[in-house]
Amino acid sequence: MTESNLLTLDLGPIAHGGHTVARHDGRVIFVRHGVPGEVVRVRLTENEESAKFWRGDVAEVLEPSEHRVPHFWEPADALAHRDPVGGAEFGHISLPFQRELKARVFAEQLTRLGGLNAEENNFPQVQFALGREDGLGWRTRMSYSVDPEGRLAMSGFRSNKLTAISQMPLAHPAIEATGLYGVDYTGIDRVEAAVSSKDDATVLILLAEARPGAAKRVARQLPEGVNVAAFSQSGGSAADGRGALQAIAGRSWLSEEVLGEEFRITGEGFWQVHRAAAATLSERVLELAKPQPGEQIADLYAGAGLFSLPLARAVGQEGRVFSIEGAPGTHADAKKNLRGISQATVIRGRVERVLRQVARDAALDAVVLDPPRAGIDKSVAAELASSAVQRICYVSCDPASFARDVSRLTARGYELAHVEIHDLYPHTHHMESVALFVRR
Ligand SMILES: C[S@@+](CC[C@H](N)C(=O)[O-])C[C@H]1O[C@@H](n2cnc3c(N)ncnc32)[C@H](O)[C@@H]1O
Repeated sequence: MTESNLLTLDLGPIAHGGHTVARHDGRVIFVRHGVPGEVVRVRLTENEESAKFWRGDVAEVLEPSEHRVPHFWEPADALAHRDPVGGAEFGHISLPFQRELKARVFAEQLTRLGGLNAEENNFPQVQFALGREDGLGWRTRMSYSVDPEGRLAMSGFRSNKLTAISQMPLAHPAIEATGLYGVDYTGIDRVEAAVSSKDDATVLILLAEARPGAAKRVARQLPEGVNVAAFSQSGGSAADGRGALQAIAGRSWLSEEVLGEEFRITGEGFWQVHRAAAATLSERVLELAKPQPGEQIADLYAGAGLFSLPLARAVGQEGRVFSIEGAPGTHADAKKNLRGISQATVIRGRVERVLRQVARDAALDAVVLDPPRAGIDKSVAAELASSAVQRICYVSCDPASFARDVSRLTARGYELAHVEIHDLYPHTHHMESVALFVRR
């Protein structure tokens, strides 16, 4: 890369997505790996002359922020690498200031996209999630690429370039202890690793086979006691029902325990990533949704039934909980997890299609929803508004789509009564919020 790709810039405010905003000759440049207020040399990574804005990475820090710390992991450190891998893009910022930045992004999104007034609303701070004080070792789920030499690898933001890795400090220590980085993954496309937070020890490694037989060869290299499963990729994955999951060593599922309830999670089936997330979110959902005996509640985007099960216990046999999940593999887990709970109806299907019928057949008192990053479809907001639902508890992993949905729901008769943010993704720009909307 030539010198012309390097610019000296003053870094402005933090923006959604983990960038700071800088300006050069009237053009906005989104800069990663910086801290607001710093003066830095930026290596441009996208700088088409015709583009409205450019992108870049910090290559050198001329005037550091007081909140800058040495990055804990070299492959993700932009000062050490031209193509830093993703997954730890806030690792150069002190943990308290990471949380401050997340709170600023959240408030900015709620003001700009959510239509809320910063002076009338007390936007929340970000709460520390139970875990290590250094914010490491929290990921109970990991996903890796495989490079052409058969090594575990990760790529950077908007980049296809793979970097082989030999550790990942955010991964749970039990995953790291399997020695999975020393294995030859030739013939495998993608590797997922998960550990049960029930015992902090049982590990399942999932191998997406590009070549038949490759998974068996990999399994032989892993220590005894590590569960290994393969899914053949006939154009899909085990979770979306198009791939076939096969146990190679031990089991193809993990057992989890949350607030005294048992859950079974198959291979790729959805489960919260932070070790403390399942319990934290369950507790907060129950506290905010306040399910009462005899009530009818829909749990939308329900996953394996994490919230459906305690909700069903709370409404009791006189009540009803509708657990709605779209991915066939995850829905199958929910069916197993809610088996024998007569007040739970487990439905497989897209919320956009299923909710209308459920809302017609039942008099829903409350709805819990925990959509993917894209948030809810506008048809779902409209359906909620036309039903008599009094309380909506909304769990979100994306402040931008959440803010958009705040504006949709507040325009349709709901009031945002409470919102809180949890730092369930330390050292990344991500955050998780839990909100309560009530009918005005
Ligand atoms: C963020 S996860 C939440 C799962 C669950 N609440 C939990 O905490 O374990 C979102 C879930 O929504 C499912 N999903 C995504 N889009 C969907 C849709 N349009 N309709 C139904 N389910 C969907 C995904 O498969 C995933 O299991």
